[in-house]
Amino acid sequence: MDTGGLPTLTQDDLVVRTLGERSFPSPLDGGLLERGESLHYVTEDDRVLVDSSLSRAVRRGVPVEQLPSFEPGGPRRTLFFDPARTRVGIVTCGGLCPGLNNVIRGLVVELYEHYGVRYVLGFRNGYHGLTADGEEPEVLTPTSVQWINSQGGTVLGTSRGSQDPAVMVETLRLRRIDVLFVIGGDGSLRGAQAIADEAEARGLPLAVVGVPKTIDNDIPWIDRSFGFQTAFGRAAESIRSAHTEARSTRNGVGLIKLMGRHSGFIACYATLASDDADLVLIPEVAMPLEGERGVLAHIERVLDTQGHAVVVVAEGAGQDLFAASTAADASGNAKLHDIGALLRDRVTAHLAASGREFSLRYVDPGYAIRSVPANAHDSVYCTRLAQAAVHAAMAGRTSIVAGRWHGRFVHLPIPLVTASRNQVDSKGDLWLSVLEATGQPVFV
Ligand SMILES: Nc1ncnc2c1ncn2[C@@H]1O[C@H](COP(=O)(O)OP(=O)(O)O)[C@@H](O)[C@H]1O
Ligand SMILES: O=P(O)(O)OC[C@H]1O[C@](O)(COP(=O)(O)O)[C@@H](O)[C@@H]1O
Ligand SMILES: [Mg+2]
Repeated sequence: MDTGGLPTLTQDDLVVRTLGERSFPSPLDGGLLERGESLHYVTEDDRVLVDSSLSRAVRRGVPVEQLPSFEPGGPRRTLFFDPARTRVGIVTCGGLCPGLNNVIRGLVVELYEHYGVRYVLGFRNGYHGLTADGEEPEVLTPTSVQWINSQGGTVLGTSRGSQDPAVMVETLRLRRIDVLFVIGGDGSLRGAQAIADEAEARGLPLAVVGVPKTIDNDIPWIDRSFGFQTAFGRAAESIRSAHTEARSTRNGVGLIKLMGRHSGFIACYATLASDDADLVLIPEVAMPLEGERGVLAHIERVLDTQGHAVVVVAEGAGQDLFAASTAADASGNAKLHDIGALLRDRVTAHLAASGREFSLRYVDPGYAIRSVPANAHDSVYCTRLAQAAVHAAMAGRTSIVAGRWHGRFVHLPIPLVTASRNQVDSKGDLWLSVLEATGQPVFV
């Protein structure tokens, strides 16, 4: 079927794996199980449509009941696991992101206080903690996690680097873990899928449920990832400071490098939040340095008209300006060339050659941004994602992540969210807003 450029999705892509029949009554209070239909909620046997516009739905060309749709999140009346006997593990993997501790706390509190689960282990240092060499896991209780949401980072530690799914499943089997929560990004979720597949192959009824973590906001099929709002808020402060520095000196140039390996969302949102930048460079849009419509000429023009300039660059931008490389980190993620340093050097050389007096300040606040505690909005979101993840796991859902789509909590199959990447659309309204806010040339 020609869907006119829409991602082709069938209901098969959206089927949620379940461990089997549910036979245990949920101990949740009746009030919590009384779910009604409202603007933000749907009943358990309803579905959440993938498409958010009429024209997209029409382009699918299928009867409405066959439109692609997600299973809704939320508590179920009957459970696959008997809470009193359920043993749970939690692991955080990959790069830091604001809100990791809020999710850990949310999982533990929901499991203990609402389901009556009494055994929760925190595996240490990412997937390494699931190997025979891993540090001893930590027993987590509502008391032990009571204050962790006020701290950035993850109390469990994290890591990159590959581990054998067979070894990890063996660790889980020996510890008699029934449910594993993985708080991680695309790499961690591929690992989670490998664990779920290995458990299924061995006939182990293990529920593997992810809470999608990405400071870059690059996981698809979720409205926004947790920690992202905190991150771009903090990044906006850095832009503001750089702006203050720049406009305090003659021909001051502030150059701020922000995270964003393949997706420039932090750069775009921080720019819009601060409204201070004159030029934003992201991985999704190629940027010529030279020429009338190039980066260097634009900076010169801004200095001529304004007396100072602020440039924001996402770390994944302009990689084509370097020699091709296959270098990768321990998890297999591409190691990036330092576009911030390249820009700093090229802008310095260009302005020096023009004979003008100038002062360029280069800041790279990346690690200072991703290690902060979650703001109020993200704290709420983390708690609610954690609650949705617990509801899904206790009902026997596996190989899924808990996400929010069109404002509703849903269950997303892991293969779906790892099959593609969320990126800034160079023809979309976000990038258009950035162009409007900065007045920069439209790079082709
Ligand atoms: N394709 C994969 N299959 C299994 N495990 C993976 C895969 N990619 C990454 N991992 C593991 O997931 C963990 C986190 O991955 P990483 O890419 O560093 O972070 P993130 O989850 O934030 O993307 C690492 O231990 C890594 O080895
Ligand atoms: O220096 P590290 O720890 O490898 O992390 C840097 C990378 O982490 C990121 O924040 C993304 O990390 P994840 O894939 O773990 O979410 C990138 O923007 C950045 O390139
Ligand atoms: Mg990743």
